[in-house]
Amino acid sequence: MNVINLTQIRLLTLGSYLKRMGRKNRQYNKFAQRKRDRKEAEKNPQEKPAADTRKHYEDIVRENASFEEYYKSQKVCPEGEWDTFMKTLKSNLPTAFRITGSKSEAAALMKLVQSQYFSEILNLKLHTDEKEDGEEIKPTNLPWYPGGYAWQLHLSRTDIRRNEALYKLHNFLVAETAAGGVSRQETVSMIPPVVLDVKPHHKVLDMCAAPGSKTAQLIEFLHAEEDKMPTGFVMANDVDNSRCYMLVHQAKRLNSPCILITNHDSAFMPALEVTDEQNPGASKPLKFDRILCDVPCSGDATLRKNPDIWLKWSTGNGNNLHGIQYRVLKRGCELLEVGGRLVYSTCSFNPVENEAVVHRVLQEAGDSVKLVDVADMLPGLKYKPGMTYWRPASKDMVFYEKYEDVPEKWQTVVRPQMFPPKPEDLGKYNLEKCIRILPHQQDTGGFFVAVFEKSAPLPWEKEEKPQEVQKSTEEKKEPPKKKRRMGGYREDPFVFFSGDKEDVFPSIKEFYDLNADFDPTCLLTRCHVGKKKNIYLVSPTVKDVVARNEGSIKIINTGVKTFVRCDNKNMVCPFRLSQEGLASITQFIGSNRRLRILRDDLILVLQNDNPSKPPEVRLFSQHTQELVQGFASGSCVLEYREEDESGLQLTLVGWRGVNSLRAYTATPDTVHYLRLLGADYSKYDTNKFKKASDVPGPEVDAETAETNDDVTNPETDDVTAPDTPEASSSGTTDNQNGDNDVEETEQSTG
Ligand SMILES: C[S@@+](CC[C@H](N)C(=O)[O-])C[C@H]1O[C@@H](n2cnc3c(N)ncnc32)[C@H](O)[C@@H]1O
Repeated sequence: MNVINLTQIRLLTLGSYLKRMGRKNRQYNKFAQRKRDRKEAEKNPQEKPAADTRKHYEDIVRENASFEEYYKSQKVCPEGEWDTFMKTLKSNLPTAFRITGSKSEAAALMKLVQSQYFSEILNLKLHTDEKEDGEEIKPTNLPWYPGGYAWQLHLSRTDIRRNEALYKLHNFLVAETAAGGVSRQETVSMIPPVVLDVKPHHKVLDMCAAPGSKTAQLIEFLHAEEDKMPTGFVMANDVDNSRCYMLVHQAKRLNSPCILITNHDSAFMPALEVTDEQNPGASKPLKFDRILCDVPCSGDATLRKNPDIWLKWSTGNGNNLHGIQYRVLKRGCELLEVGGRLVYSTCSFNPVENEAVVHRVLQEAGDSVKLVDVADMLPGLKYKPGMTYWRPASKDMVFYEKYEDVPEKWQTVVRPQMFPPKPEDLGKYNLEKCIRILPHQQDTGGFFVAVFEKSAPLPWEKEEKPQEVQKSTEEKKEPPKKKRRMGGYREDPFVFFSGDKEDVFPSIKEFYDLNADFDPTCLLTRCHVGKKKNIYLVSPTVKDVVARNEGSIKIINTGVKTFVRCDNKNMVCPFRLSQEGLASITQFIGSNRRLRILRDDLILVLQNDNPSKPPEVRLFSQHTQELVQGFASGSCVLEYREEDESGLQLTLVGWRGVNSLRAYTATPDTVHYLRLLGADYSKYDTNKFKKASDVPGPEVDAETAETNDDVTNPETDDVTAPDTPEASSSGTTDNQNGDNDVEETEQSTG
């Protein structure tokens, strides 16, 4: 239920209010929507289907004779396991999720999951279409996932959504997904980032990244050393402009200043440059240490989640995709640094999309790239080795041993490069080092993974001529040339601060007591002229990539929102902190703007859900009352450290009012923090199976909590120059650039 009261309407921008109303009143064309959903699902079969399509999925007959004939003939599964393989493929997919976030928060959440939500499931007897009464639904910890943070539940998404007994678990998954504490992701889809072995100093390229579940993992691994800004970065790319905004959304949840989202056909990913550390005045070609090539595919290994594939499966699908899969992988190998690692993956069983693509690239690359065995990185995972023999087939289901047998009319579809290596060459390629996961092996979807390492430049890679790519320092100082239009929407520019002298920086530096280590040239805005609204932060490495390549790559988004304009007359600096960027800037903020408060005080600010009545200072502990005495009003950092062995550390954006103190967090974050603190959050944890009239407290449930994005005034107790959305939101120029840069995502709940 999305209830908007009058105060809230006053505080919403007119634009966002109209957008809200428009959304509700817009004519809903069911058929057009279904078509759009189908198109989207085809682009990435790993994603969950849209609600409308799901209903229709239940009626699908899960059979396809050609599918069975093709894969039986290819021997993708041992004969003795075939019936179990097919039976599993026809059943719904179990839910899996990972616990994410900072180490101390993840550990606390993990404890809660095990002690509360899983213990509930253990004593449960579920009646579902597929499970017989009393069947075990015990959660499984995925033994190969680093830190033990990933779980598989023997329950489908529908089981969890439809069973009242599981409403708390469902609310937990929905709310924590919104808060970034949990990532719901299919088990097998978690594998490629794990075997890519990303470290904080790596330059990482995700070539086909949207919607970004694997990108999220890559970013998490990049930030493994929590207190340090990674020196590496993740460039997440997708050819589909609209899907790039899914990446923006994903990146926003992770609050990383080390991510860059680009929009290119990765088969033609442009060559980029970075500063040469050996010679800082010059540039050198950018090569990546880690590359993920999670290519578009037929998706037939996702049949459990996308049953409509049963209706349209044909050998043609795989044959048609082989070419683009090969081109993307080949370009990936070119962009890979010598000594670097690349992971190629698909959610298809088809050897034409898998081993044939791998074999084609290995053949061309000679000894410069090789497959590696990563069994030691996946303890406990059951899988089959890569195939060394297969027979490509034409759409009419005729199988061919060799290209010479292919009739002329099929020769443009069944290509010579799709055939397996000759038996005498098998030792050159080691295709058995590829990983094939079949659904019945551990009740998952199917998947294919191949891990490459590059030991030398590819035979066709030219020797780099440094003088061709070097730029003189003089050239670097020239104003940026007008940006070339790269197709799709035109993105707003990335305008970096010139340094200490940037007009708004001195007041920010002074108010937040920023220390000398902070580099203001890593701050940027998205407009050349006009009042700066939102200020973003990127890491020095990302700044270098953007500054050196802005004219040659289409950057959709970068930077984490760190300061937001907030013209409040009680605050001398016109910018408040943003929760999104807090983790990146907090180490530079001085003690003048930090308040280390006690657990009960933090709970008090978080439990306050009336923006016009923030908790008054007199209600806090003596400790906190003393701290805030003489503490200038305005934006600040609220810190909490658990004294026990858990070491839980929470850092939130707060607001010191003239007579009050509050947190300045979005609703899902508020619920997340209350949950971690073991405090009461029951008003956000309603049972949707109960009639609204039976439920006490505010009309908020976890489903709506994630979209409850109203803006409130941080300083209503002072009733002065309010921080109206007009004053603090992104306005016009900052808002068309894909950062969905709406102020509404942060809400004062304290
Ligand atoms: C299998 S999905 C990727 C899933 C993603 N890695 C994840 O884990 O969420 C394939 C993606 O490749 C994109 N794509 C297709 N052809 C591409 C190309 N030539 N260059 C870059 N991206 C491409 C599609 O738009 C789609 O988003």
